[in-house]
Amino acid sequence: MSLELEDVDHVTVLGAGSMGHGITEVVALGGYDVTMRDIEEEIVEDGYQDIEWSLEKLSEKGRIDQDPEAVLGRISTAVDLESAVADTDLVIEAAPEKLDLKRDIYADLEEFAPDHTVFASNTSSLPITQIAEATDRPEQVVGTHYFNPPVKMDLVEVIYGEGTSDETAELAYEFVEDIDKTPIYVRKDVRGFVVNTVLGPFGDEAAWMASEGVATVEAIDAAMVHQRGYPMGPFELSDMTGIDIGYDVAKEAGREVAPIVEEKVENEHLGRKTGKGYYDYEDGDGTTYEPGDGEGVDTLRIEARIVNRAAYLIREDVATPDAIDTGMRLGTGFPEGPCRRADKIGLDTIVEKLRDLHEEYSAERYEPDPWLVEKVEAGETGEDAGSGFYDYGGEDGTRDYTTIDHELHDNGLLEIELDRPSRMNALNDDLMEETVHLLDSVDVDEVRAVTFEGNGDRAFSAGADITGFSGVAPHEVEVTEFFETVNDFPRPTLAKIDGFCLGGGHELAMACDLRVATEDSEFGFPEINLGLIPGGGGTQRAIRMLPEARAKELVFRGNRISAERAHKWGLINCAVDSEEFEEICQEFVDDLVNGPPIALRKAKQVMNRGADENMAAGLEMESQAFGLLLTTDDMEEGAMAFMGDREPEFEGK
Ligand SMILES: C/C=C/C(=O)SCCNC(=O)CCNC(=O)[C@H](O)C(C)(C)COP(=O)(O)OP(=O)(O)OC[C@H]1O[C@@H](n2cnc3c(N)ncnc32)[C@H](O)[C@@H]1OP(=O)(O)O
Repeated sequence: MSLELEDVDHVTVLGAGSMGHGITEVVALGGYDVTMRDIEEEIVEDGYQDIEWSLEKLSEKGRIDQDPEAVLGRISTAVDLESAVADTDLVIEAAPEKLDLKRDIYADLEEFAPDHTVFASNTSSLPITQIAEATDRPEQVVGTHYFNPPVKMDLVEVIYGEGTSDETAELAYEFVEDIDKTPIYVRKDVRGFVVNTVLGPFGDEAAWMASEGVATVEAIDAAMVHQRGYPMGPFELSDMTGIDIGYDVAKEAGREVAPIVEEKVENEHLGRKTGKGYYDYEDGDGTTYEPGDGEGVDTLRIEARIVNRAAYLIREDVATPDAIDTGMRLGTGFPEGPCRRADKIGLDTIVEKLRDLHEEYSAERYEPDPWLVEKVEAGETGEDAGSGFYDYGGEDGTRDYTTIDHELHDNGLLEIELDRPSRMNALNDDLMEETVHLLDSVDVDEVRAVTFEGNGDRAFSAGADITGFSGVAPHEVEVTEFFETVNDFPRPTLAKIDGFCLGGGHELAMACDLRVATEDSEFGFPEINLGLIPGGGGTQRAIRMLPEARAKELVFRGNRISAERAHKWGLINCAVDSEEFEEICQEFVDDLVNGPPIALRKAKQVMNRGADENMAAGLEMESQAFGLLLTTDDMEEGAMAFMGDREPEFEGK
């Protein structure tokens, strides 16, 4: 019988170094009893102290609502391996990245751990299959690649070895979700798994471009950061991770290394750790690129190769487009997933670029992946064609969304979740466009109410995505449609706010009809600090919703106010304890989905429109709506139910 998540009571983490103690901390934060074991008492003590320090910091910053002492109470430490795993259900091994060492550990584990115990290896580069071979239970061995630092990074790659059973991989996946991290499946044990496979060309192609002299290091970094929105340039990133690391990986994989990389490694200019790399950190100030330096750089060269790797993973059934995009956004901070980006660029453009490069350099790395070629030949070239890596509303009207999650329940509740937790659910063009598409395409008759919430407990939304601001021309900014589509949706809407509700996020909440927030949520319009004003209806809704001085205080000062204050001011319906949040929201939802749909629609319409009219015009609207409602079956039902002393059942007729 395979292990189920509910049977996992005790976890053992092997290793107390930076990964080991970080994983121990997130497992304990997830509510599990966990033993952290390393080979020496001193290492274990250091790891434990690091956890203590980290929990204290998280608590001070309000990032956790658990008592650090309670979390520490779930952690025990050990040096003796046998007793550390004698009664454990899940072992997460985070030993140094040496295959022989790991295999020795697994041979011991095989002897000491109970038969039902699942072994999860935290590795970023070693083959899970070979690690598993050291045990007699390869079906119970899985890879779980946590990113550094585990407390901050949301992503975990869940990797199948050749022998891993579906049950084991599913258990690992559910466990990762249960400790509040985001898992993605890596269904085959390929070198680099998903994230490093796709990230490889980011640095590699940049290095070829610099080596060939088609662009400078500074120009490439500037272009990738300031034009394409990556959090760091490829050279800046290599300097941070160590130029030798990328070099070793490429050599091990038998890949040709760009001359500029060879030269840096030969001269031992390996990046920050040696004081010099592509930039000078010893005598200079580190990176030296300016926003305008990237003019004219062929960024498509780099992105085409990234997309080519994503296509390879899909063709080989290693990962889905969604898993790849999630992995790259959460694991490396890519501004959007490469599959989604490729669909916007056009797969035909990508293939053409690769073919041109292949013709020019005859190098294997430019050969377009057969999956991409097939897609292009089938006319599935991306968003404009209706299908590419994702589906954009083919003939059956369905469409994949990448920045929102939604579910339409049988009771008519449409739940929409803003799904960009690593960016505090900031509103980017995709998120706004997808929300508008969903609200425009959903069958309104099937919907009785809509809720909006943010993924995670840090933010409802921290506003418009600031990373997309630079270089945007005024005529390209079109946010009104998003907020007005929400405002005008003909069903009641509720914003469920847990965390930061700022800028455009605040404007989204204000465009909803009702707002319920947790007590530790914070509200504000920080736009003024960016030299802006709210641009999604914030100034206008605030001045209508609040007394003038309060509205102007929010907009002019850009300061944040607590949920309690927001409630006092009348910005939100209530501020509730986190423990009661879901229950109270449910009470609101129950009233909305069970209420009379036509009356609720009319009430929303006359109140929204009437607010901008004079009293006489408002009263006229109200009286017309009232007259119409008197003719509905719902009104008959309401009256009958009242007289029969029962709950009405409204059908929207
Ligand atoms: C028409 C509408 C216009 C607008 O809405 S303009 C935007 C108005 N909003 C803001 O100015 C808020 C910006 N964000 C913040 O001030 C802070 O964040 C918070 C106070 C919300 C939280 O601060 P902390 O707890 O220190 O977290 P963190 O490290 O700053 O954020 C975590 C990650 O989220 C990214 N992020 C946060 N807000 C945005 C945003 N609005 N656009 C794009 N990214 C955002 C960060 O950069 C970072 O990312 P990484 O972990 O990669 O460093």
